Amino acid sequence: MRASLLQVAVNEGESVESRRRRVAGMVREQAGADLVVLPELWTTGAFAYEGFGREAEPLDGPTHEALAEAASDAGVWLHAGSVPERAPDGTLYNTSLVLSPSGETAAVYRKIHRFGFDKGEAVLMGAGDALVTVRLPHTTLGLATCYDLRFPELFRGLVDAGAETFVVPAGWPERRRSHWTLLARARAVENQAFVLACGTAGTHAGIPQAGHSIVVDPWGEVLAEAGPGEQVLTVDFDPKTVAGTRERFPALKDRVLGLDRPHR
Ligand SMILES: O=C(O)CCC(=O)C(=O)O
Repeated sequence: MRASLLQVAVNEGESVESRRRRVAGMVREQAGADLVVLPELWTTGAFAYEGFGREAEPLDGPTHEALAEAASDAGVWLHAGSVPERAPDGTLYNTSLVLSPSGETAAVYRKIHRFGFDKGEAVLMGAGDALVTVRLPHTTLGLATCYDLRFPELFRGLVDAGAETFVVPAGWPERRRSHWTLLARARAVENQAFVLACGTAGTHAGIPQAGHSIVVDPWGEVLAEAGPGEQVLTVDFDPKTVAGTRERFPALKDRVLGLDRPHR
């Protein structure tokens, strides 16, 4: 299976509309890949909070329209990263879409763990409450977004729902890059799954982005890692490795369930 992670540069000098056109063009260039992955909040920038309300769109908004066409032109599955979504009741969400090679919406994931503590996304957006997996011809994807990477119980839930390959779009800041790499490898090793983690490059709202998108195999080995700038990171991997690893080293079968609940 071939995946291309598009580590898009998100800088303030470029308008949302022009970035949308540019990214749709980058997706079209990935014909031949099985799966293309975009980062988190790449239209606005994950830290450009004032843009969330201004640029929020419904699920069938301009980003969906541009990317559904691009996915179908390229004939690829597309994890379209996330955009600020405005739900019919007015609530904003940090929402990811997965589009099929014919441009149909195959899955919608609203980020569960909002980042910012008492500001930014944590106060401006609502929280998703549903785990989402998507069956592709080669593997089952489990969806998570950026800060979700710090919450291993979410990934365990995705494994229980059948996930073999986690896709994690992000807008991770450079100052915590060591956490990004460590957590991506940890989620892969503990769940014996592939991790495709796609970040942004550039600087927005004064926050330099880490880049360094990364693909990790179920043994925790890094198959590919990007540099800091805009880059297409293409990797070939065999999703059957997941079943093989889980069979040869069956640690997941030794889980003791319920330890995350308070003692009685
Ligand atoms: O957890 C982190 O350090 C970064 C998270 C983040 O930037 C986000 O979720 O948007």
